[in-house]
Amino acid sequence: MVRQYASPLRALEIFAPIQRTRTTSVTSFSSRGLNRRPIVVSRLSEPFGSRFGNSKSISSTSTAVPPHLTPKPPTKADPKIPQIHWSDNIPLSLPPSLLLPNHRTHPPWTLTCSPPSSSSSHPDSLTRTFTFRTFTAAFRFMTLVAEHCKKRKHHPTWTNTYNEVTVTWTTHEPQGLGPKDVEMAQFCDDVSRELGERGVDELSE
Ligand SMILES: C[C@H](O)[C@H](O)[C@H]1CNC2=NC(N)=NC(=O)C2=N1
Repeated sequence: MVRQYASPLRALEIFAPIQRTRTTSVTSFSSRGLNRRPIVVSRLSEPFGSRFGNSKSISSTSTAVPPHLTPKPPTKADPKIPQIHWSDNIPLSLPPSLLLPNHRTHPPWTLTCSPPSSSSSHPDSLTRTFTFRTFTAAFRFMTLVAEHCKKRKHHPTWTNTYNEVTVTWTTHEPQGLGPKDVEMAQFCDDVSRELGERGVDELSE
């Protein structure tokens, strides 16, 4: 079963449980991934989790386990509460700009996550539809994003119909939502703004 949170407020409602269940993810991370390349979570602008005091850098260069990654006994997950499956079990701070954008300018990204008890293979992801004035602008958007994908070696699942482009970001290996998904979602927002994406108010006219 996969729940989609079309409403940003609904997505935010699930954040409190997500924050509380972080220790489970962290345990897995410390046993699997400390020697992986460093990922600096605080590079993401305006970390969403800063409200919860968890915007920290994770570096694999130190052999000591940072205090915030010290394994704790796993808490029993409530099977009814959806949790984000983070790629590599590394919890990230999601920038609020992705989930709570200005509705006059553009719609938010939809965060999709599966309940822990789910056997769904549907990966956690960020999805959003961009609407431009013309097909040419939509195609230009796809070209600019594609060029950045080549550089970052990270690629979207997307569809295009005339002036609309629907983009989904997820990480395949290790499966889940990862830092590049957040980075690329922000890149799409920036490029679409420069290309004059149609705002929500305009769309309802
Ligand atoms: C080897 C190469 O970096 C990987 O296969 C990349 C390619 N592009 C990708 N794109 C996306 N969206 N997720 C991935 O996990 C991914 N993996």
